[in-house]
Amino acid sequence: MAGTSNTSPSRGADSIRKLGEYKQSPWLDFIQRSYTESGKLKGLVDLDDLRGVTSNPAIFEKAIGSGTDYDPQINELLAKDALPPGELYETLAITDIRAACAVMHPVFEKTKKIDGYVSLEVSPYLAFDTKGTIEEARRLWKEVDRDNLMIKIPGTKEGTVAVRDAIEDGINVNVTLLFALDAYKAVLEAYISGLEARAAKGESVADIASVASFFVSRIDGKIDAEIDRRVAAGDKDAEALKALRGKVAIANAKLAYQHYLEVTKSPRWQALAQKGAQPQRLLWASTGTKDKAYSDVLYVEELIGENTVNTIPPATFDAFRDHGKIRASLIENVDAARQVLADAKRLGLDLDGVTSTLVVEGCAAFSKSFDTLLGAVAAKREAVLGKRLLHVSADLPSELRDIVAEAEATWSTEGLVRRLWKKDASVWTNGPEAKWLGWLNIVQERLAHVDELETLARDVKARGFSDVLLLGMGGSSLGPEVLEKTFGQKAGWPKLHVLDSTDPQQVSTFEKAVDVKKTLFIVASKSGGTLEPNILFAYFWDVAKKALGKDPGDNFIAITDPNSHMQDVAKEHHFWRTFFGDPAIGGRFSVLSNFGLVPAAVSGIEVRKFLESTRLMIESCDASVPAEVNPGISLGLILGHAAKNFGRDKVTIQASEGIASFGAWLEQLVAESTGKIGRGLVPIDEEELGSPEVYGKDRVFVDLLLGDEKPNSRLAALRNAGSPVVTVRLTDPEQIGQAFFLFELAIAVVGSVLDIDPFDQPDVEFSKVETRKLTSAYEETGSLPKEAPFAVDGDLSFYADDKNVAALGKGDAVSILKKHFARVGAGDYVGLLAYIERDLETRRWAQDVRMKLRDALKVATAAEFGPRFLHSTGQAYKGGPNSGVFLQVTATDANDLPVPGYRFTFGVVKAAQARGDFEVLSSRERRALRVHINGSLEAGLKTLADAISKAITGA
Ligand SMILES: O=C(CO)[C@@H](O)[C@H](O)[C@H](O)[C@H](O)COP(=O)(O)O
Ligand SMILES: O=C[C@H](O)COP(=O)(O)O
Repeated sequence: MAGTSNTSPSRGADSIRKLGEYKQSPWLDFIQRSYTESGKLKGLVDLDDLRGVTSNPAIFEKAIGSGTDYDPQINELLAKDALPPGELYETLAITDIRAACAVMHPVFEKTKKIDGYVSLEVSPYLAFDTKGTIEEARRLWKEVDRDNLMIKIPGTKEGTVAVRDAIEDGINVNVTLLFALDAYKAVLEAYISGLEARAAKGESVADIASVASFFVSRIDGKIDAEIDRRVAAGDKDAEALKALRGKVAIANAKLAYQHYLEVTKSPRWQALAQKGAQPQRLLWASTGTKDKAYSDVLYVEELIGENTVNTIPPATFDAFRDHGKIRASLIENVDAARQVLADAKRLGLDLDGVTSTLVVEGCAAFSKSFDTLLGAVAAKREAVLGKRLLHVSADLPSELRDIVAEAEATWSTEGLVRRLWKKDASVWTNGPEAKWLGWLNIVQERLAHVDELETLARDVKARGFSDVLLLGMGGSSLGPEVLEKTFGQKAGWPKLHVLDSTDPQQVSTFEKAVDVKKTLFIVASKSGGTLEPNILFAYFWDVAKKALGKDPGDNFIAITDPNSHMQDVAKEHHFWRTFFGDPAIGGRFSVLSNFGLVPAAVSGIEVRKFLESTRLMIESCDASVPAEVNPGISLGLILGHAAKNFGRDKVTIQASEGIASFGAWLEQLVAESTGKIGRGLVPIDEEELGSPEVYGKDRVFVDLLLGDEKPNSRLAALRNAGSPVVTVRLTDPEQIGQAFFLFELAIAVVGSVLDIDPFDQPDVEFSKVETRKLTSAYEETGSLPKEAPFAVDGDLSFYADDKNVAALGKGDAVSILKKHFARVGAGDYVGLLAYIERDLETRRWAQDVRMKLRDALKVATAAEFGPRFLHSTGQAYKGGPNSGVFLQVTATDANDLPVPGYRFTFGVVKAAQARGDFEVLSSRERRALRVHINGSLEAGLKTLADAISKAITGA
């Protein structure tokens, strides 16, 4: 620290000590841990008769944000509990304030509670929020719990209302950021009426202290600058203007003091004084000289008056001790001060404008300091937590980096991170978004009830199940699937299987994979009304009943939202347990709720540990963390602006083998959240990396790495070629929970950037409706409505709507496919949508075909299986940008399966889903072609792959 070298004070003619003789109290506008701990603060009390201490966000920014003073406490706190940055800061600040309160307490006692105070400011973010300010004032007052504490509240209109309430509560208040006489008058009025309210309730007014911090030097800073500007411009009043340099702020302060004197003489005040009330003293703040042309003790020497305080910054403190002169300056030349203000007005110097600007700027500057401070605390926290946190880094082209930096700054100045966490829908479209933000708090909520999940885990283990078969779609299945694939089967625990298909062959494969008698079935559906989990339930209920020879309710669990149809089903069928989701969380954001946690618990994942680890990331992203250092917000701004400003809307996901299944979950989150009203990001999962030549300029790469794994070397070339690359490195698979939250937040932010509601899925719903129409028709008539191919080539039949048929012609397979893919242009993507069993073979087939398409057409490709993708990427394909060219593949099922209780079969449902999907794609004017394989699937897939190859390469 630069000043207050009190070890060998050099005393001038009039030392700071003598201010007391003029009944002015010198306070120190500074706080720092080492300064208090080393005894220097106490030294000022002893040598200079220091009477108080003030802090503000800028002071704490300097104290905590730089240097290592606070590192030991940060380490100690984080070793106990991984506090979020906001709480961490507050704990550090409170420790400092309490320590300073202890040093100042003898002064407090000696002066009979007139002096000896230490001020702590409420969050600067609350400067225009009365309710928030009063709540925080009460909270900090209680938390710090020291009678010589003063809570600092800004003297904005909103703050002034809170001042009154705080005083009524008996809280000592320092009102800060006062520049204008009128604002000061309102604050004094608030103080008096707060005391009167106490008196009216019969409460004591004696032990309450308050100061009104009137800022000085900043006023001269602004007025002088205007004077200089006008003088330089050759103003006709140049000489008169120059005479006002360095005078206006002091004149303004003198008149504020006159108002104070008047009010304290008033009968209204006297009535309170009789009851022992202390006057609210004026405190001169911002008293360091900024203009080197002036005396370095100007704003101390000229403002000495009875019953006032001057909070002096360290350098000025030392200067005044050295050469300050004392006289009762404050009441001198009051008429001259009036004249200064009158002259200023006459000469067109807009003091009112300046003071109102200074309030706004002052609040903004404190918020900025607070941002920097919290950013520094967040960085220290991250360094201490090290590998306990996943790590995000981004390698961005400079144009994108600049736009992201600009967006981060806007998020900070507009308080968007806090608004998001406050569930303020104006972050998005001012639509229903606020109702869908339960995922922000679900981990803390689940942690509070984690014993329910631990009990379930114990019970499942005790019952000795061999398998758990989860039946669900999209948000209800993809999260559990990531857990299953990432953690594998834990020794001594049942194996988790996740079935999200209506393909009859796939249903049979799953049936065969489990030991039905020893299987726990989980029917997972948020809405409870989704077709697939309902018919899968009907099927497996029947299978289990047959195997067990009795109603198998004891082997079934439901996960659903309260009051859903599935809850009724579970009740009627006497399910073993029912777990509820949170209706304020949509499916794709539900993995950290019971939809992910119940499957996790029953398959032996230690849910408490998993949630604790996830909480670390949530706290890294919480409301207290400015956008610049908030990993979830930054990631969202990168992805959102890459798409919005640079057309890089294909989020290409690379993932380590150990966490490869994360991509399918992420696809749903990205596509369903953002792909709507013709905007959005298109996720591209599992596409192998190629060299830069096979890519357009529409990609962003997201590389998910595990442990110390090196990034794929091809990414370096892509980065050099100008593609943005974001790397998310997980120390171990357990951090997958952190990755879930990180991306949930990021994608919510993308919604804000793209100005969409990220929480609805209108086109998924539309497809569901279209499918329902078809299955209902089947229930009534026993068949699906007739349809005719527009072309047939061997075992391949082609279907499309008129518009697409017109573009494709009616030739053979190769010619149709050729025309279809010839429609693919730069920035487009190809979607292969296969309604067949999803197994190793078919996945290999699809992968092979998509890679050929990617390399030949040099566009992004997606290889998806129906009906699974309908609850995921299907939203973006229909509702997102019209840049997809789709090839839907259907096949005649070799073996079908009945759905108990229904006329239709699984095969019929799947066919209806494919047709519903296709109809919606067509109605959205997408370039879509359907090919149906008659006969052997294996042979048909081969014929199709060959035809595609020929169509795109001519070979
Ligand atoms: O408001 C109080 C004390 O109540 C002070 O801590 C106040 O914030 C500081 O004096 C000012 O922020 C310093 O302003 P400046 O010297 O940077 O213009
Ligand atoms: O992503 C959600 C799927 O559409 C499934 O919905 P659900 O959980 O309401 O059955």
